[in-house]
Amino acid sequence: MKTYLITGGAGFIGSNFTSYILKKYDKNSMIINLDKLTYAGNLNNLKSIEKHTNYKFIKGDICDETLVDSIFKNHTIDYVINFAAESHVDRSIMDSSIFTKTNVLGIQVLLDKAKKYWQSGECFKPNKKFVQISTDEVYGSLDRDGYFREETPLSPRNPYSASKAAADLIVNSYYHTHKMPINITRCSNNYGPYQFPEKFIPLIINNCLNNRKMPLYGDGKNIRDWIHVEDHCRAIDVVLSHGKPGETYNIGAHNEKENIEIAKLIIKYLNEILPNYNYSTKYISPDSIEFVKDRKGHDKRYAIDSSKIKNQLNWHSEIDFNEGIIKTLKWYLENENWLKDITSGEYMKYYNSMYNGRI
Ligand SMILES: NC(=O)c1ccc[n+]([C@@H]2O[C@H](COP(=O)([O-])OP(=O)(O)OC[C@H]3O[C@@H](n4cnc5c(N)ncnc54)[C@H](O)[C@@H]3O)[C@@H](O)[C@H]2O)c1
Ligand SMILES: Cc1cn([C@H]2C[C@H](O)[C@@H](COP(=O)(O)OP(=O)(O)O[C@H]3O[C@H](C)C(=O)[C@H](O)[C@H]3O)O2)c(=O)[nH]c1=O
Repeated sequence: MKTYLITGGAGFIGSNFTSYILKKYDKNSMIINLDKLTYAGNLNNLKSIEKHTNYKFIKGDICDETLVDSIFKNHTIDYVINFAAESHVDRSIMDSSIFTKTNVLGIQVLLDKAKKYWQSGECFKPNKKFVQISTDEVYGSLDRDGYFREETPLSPRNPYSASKAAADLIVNSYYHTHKMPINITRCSNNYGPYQFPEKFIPLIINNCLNNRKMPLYGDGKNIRDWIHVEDHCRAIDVVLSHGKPGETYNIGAHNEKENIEIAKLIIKYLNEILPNYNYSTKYISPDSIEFVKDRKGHDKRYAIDSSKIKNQLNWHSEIDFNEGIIKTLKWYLENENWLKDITSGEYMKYYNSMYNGRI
C-alpha cells in the first residue's frame, strides 16, 4: 500500500492522474488530494472517485506550512506528486505575482516538509519519492529545427515558465544538497477531458459550441507538441516507481502541430460528429477562425525529445493524436453540464477581459 500526497489534484492533469492511480491500484493506494480550489480547481472532476474509501480531499494551499506539516504528521506519505500551480501563460502575462507565490514558494514548503518527515539522520527512508510536474516551456522556444532534450539549458521566456524553471532549480538543489529522492518530469502540451477552457483546445471547442469565433494568436503558425493526458499520467506513474533519484525526464508524444492545423482539425471532426448530438449548433463554419493580436513574447515552437524515458523506463505514448482528439471532442459534447458549470460566473469576466476587442 502506497500513500500518495497529490497536490493540485482537482485541476486538469491532477484529477486525471488521481483517477488513473485509484483505478489502477485501487485498495493498494491511498490518495490525499491537497488543492486550494482556485478558479482552475474543480471537485466535479473527481465525482467518480469522491466516495472511494482510499481517497481524501483536503482544501488548502501548498504555501501553508502549518497545514502541509500536519498532513505529513498525520499520514505516512510515500509519494508526493506536485501538480499544484498557476498554469496559464496568458494569466501570468496579465499578473505574475501569484505565479511566483504558488509555483516557487509552494514547492519550497512541500520539499521542506517532505525532508523533515522523510529524513532519518543523514539518509532518507527507503521507497520515498517526490515528483515535480514541470513543463517543456522551461527550455524556452525553438525555431524550425531541433528538440528539447533534458540537457537543453533552461531559458524560460514568460513569467509562468520562469516560475516553473525556478521551481525545477530548487527541486534539483534538494537532490544535490540533501540527496532527497526527487524526479522532475517535463511534459509537452496536454489535451483531454477536464481541461479548463482558457487553454487553447477546450477554449476553441467551447467557442464553437457557443457560436463564438476561434481566436488564433498572430498568424496561427506557432507550434505545440501535443500529448493526451492519459499518456502523461502513465508516464508519471512509471517515473514514480522506476525513475532514478535526481533525474529529469522529458515526456512527449511527437505530435507537433501548428495552431491553425489544430483549429481546422477540430472544425472538421466537430462537423462529422455534431449531427449525432443534441446540440443547437450543427455546423461550424471555417470562417469561425479569427486571427487576433498575438500573445506577448509568444514562444514559437515546442518539440520534445522523450527518448530518455522511452529507453531507460520503457514508456511510450499510446494514444494516436487523431483518435485522442475525437475522443476528447466527444467527451466535451457528452459533458455539456461540466462545461456549462465551469464557464459560468467568473469565467466570462476572464474571457471578456482577454478577448473583447481582440475578436
Ligand atoms: N496543461 C499542460 O499542458 C501542462 C503541460 C506540462 C506541465 N504542466 C504542469 O502540470 C501541472 C498541472 O497543470 P494543469 O494544466 O492540470 O493545471 P490546472 O491549472 O488545471 O490545475 C492546477 C491545480 O492546482 C491547484 N492550485 C493552484 N494553486 C494552488 C496552491 N497554492 N495550493 C494548492 N493547490 C493549488 C488549482 O486549484 C488546480 O486544481 C502544473 O504544474 C503545470 O505547470 C501542464
Ligand atoms: C488560449 C489561446 C492560445 N493560443 C495559442 C497559444 C499557443 O501557441 C497555443 C497553446 O496555448 P495554451 O495557452 O493552451 O498553451 P501554452 O501556452 O502552450 O502552455 C500550455 O502547455 C505548456 C506545456 C504548459 O506547461 C502550460 O501549463 C500549458 O498552459 O495556442 C491561441 O492561438 N489562441 C488562444 O485563445
